[in-house]
Amino acid sequence: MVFVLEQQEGKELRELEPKEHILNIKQLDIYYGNDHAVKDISLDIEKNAITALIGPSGCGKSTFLRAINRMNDRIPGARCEGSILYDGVSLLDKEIDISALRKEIGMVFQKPNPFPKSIKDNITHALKFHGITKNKKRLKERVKESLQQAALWDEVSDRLDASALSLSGGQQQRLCLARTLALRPKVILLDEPTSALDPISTGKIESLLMKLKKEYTIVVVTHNMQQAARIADHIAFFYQGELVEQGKTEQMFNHPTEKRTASYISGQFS
Ligand SMILES: Nc1ncnc2c1ncn2[C@@H]1O[C@H](COP(=O)(O)OP(=O)(O)OP(=O)(O)O)[C@@H](O)[C@H]1O
Repeated sequence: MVFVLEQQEGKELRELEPKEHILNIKQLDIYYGNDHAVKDISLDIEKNAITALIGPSGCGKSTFLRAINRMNDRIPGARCEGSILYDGVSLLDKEIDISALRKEIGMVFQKPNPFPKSIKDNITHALKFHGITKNKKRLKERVKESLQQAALWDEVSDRLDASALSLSGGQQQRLCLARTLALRPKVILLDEPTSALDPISTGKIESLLMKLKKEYTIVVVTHNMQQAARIADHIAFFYQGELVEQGKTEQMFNHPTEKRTASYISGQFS
């Protein structure tokens, strides 16, 4: 466990609250057939914080992210070695209940992918699927609660039965976030959640994530360095399948220890 030490004026170093890590990833290797996409990565993810995964295209960010809720299981030929502990539970165990895992560790993808159903049903579907409730009153409450959390309620409260596909891209992405939040997960994984959105919708998602981190742990893949600087508490820089460097955002942007990190962050390669 990491303890933060703070020098106070005229006082001795004192121990602050230990930072809690909800995920401990150790020596993770991921292969697609013979291709070694993620190489010996160890990374601890802090609870109630935003961790951004950055790095050039093809460096393994999405592959790494998908491993956390076992989405790579769906890819034929993909295999994972090493260990991912979530609150002490080994997520790579064969016996893990994948559906329960994905309820606790939800995911939002690059392209908004609402179901071709009504706005309301996009949320109730997940609640029914996971056997959370079929009670109409409770479903209604959860729909409102999750749409409010995703800052979408005011825009859609008068048309909950309209098709989700009638929403704008930015609204669809917030609906996808609401759908994930409705399950009350502990961790939210987001794979370039704003890359298909305009700056205003991007701003809305960013402010949302900053609010949500009080209750959730967030891991986000982004190509947008300004976004990483704005929202992330921690940054992990990937390059060619390896984790080159990780640390607090301020340190990574202002005092990276690796030359490759500095070059990437300053836009010398992408
Ligand atoms: N489904 C797949 N089948 C086979 N190889 C894959 C698959 N998905 C990714 N890869 C390979 O794994 C490596 C890492 O890809 P990944 O998508 O994780 O990188 P990334 O850093 O997220 O890239 P980008 O920023 O472009 O999304 C690449 O060489 C890619 O070709």
